[in-house]
Amino acid sequence: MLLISAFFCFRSSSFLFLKALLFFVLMEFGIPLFHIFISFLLVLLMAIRSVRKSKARSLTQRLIPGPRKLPLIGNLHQLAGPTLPHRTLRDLATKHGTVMHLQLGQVSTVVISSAEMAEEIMKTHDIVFASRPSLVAAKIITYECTDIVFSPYGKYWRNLRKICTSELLSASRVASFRSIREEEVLNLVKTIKSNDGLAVNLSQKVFSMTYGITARAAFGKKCKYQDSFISVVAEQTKLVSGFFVSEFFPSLQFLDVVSGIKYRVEKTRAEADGILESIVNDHKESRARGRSKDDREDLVDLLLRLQEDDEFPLTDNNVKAIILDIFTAGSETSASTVEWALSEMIKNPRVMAKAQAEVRQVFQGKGNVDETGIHQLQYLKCVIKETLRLHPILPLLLPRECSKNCEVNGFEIPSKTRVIINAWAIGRDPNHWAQPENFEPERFINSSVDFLGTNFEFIPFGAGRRICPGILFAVPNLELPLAQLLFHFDWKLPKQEDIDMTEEFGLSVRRKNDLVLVPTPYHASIIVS
Ligand code: HEM
Repeated sequence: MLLISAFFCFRSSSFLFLKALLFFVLMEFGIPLFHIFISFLLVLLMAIRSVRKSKARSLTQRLIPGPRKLPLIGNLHQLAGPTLPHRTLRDLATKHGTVMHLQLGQVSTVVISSAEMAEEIMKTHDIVFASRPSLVAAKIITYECTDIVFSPYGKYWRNLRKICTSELLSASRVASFRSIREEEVLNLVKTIKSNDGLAVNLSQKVFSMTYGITARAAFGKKCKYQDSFISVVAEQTKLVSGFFVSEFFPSLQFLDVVSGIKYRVEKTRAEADGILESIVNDHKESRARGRSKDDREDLVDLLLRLQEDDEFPLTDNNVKAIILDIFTAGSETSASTVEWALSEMIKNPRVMAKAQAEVRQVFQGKGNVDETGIHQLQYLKCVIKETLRLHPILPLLLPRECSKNCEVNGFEIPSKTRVIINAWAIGRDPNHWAQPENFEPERFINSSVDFLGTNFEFIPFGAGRRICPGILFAVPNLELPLAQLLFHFDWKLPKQEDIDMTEEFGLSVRRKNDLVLVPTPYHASIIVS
């Protein structure tokens, strides 16, 4: 009897199991027949519930097509190969459909791979899919998901987005950071010039520049520990994209401890925490000293003021989580996009020559690029769009979670299902793009297709309520460095070889190997090192 109870209770709540167990014990100790009858009924009821539930589950899975599942691991083995997930998922979707069900261990997942279905999720049913699943590593790193990226949909998340937008990411705030951008990009140009035409590791230099811009705009000054912070964040990114058993088998969390991965994430969290703490403390001290009226209140000051005024409940850890978000989301994404744009132009010299001719023609008289004339660089804007189409930095966007059962285009998606949108596959869909694998910025000339979240065939920044709030901040961080690098230098590879375009999967997809190029200064450049 105990075994039967246990068997049927396995999938239902442990509370009911205890009840069944209790009846069993009563029975064993000579309790009246009435109780035996009740116990039997209880077990029967639970058995029916369990069978119904699993029937409902398999009905959904049958409705949404997907590859065959293996016992226990489901489709995990299909993602385990050397091919990067966005590519594997596109190949699977080609066979199984643009709405595809995968069972990743214990996690029921739906993968969306067409513009039409993405619109269903991020526009028609956006509110149902506006939350994020709680991921183990993200929870540790982002102080229990109290940042913007991973916080669940709701009032706290809405307030954070509002604060960051008004203080940092709005058009007027972004315009006010113009001198910071121009200075940091000019420093980049000067460092490259001082290298006397030797090969330059552009990946490192561009990363350092975007970190500099973000730190100065958001936190008032560059972070003292910028280099160690960059390496901690890089390590965190690697770990988050690594294999956490409990991400797919929530009931086996202890294996993260046994494998040591939890310890490694906690260690990097502690390292990052030390740096974030010092940023917060520096701001607290300067607030306590009193600021001069010329001092600009930056994002951290604003968050601390809100904390003091009790306007909006924020702990120090919440403030740290937001700083971390802005630092990583704000810098890594822009730097990677600049890297990919340069790589594509090296691979396609025709495009490089055309973009270079444009920028040199517009800024010829000035001998340097500033932001006043940058709106005239129409071809460069197309180069950036084409780069984001072929290399969306978050090819699978960020995962969403279905908050209640929802019918999408005839498919029933149950509550708690994880939803992944393959923006990379959508950007290469031959139904929307001619010769989708080719790098052809011209496709965007005279086209109204933009990345602002209304053209679902082109969603490198996502769409809907969870769309990237940093688009306005990001665009000048792409345009100005690219324009300056194209204006002041001609570029080539150190050796006569094909450019390596291998991708590395992390939180974002960047080049696997650093981009190293040889610069030749342009004669009309007026910048001296
Ligand atoms: C080329 C640059 C960038 C790209 C390609 C990019 C892309 C994205 C994408 C795809 C998402 C997920 C959207 C979704 O789930 O639908 C996202 C979210 C986010 N991005 Fe960006 N991003 C960039 C730059 C920035 C910058 C500069 C900032 C801030 C300074 C930023 C802050 C954020 C934040 C806070 C979120 C989370 C939004 C939320 O969950 O509500 N991003 N970004």
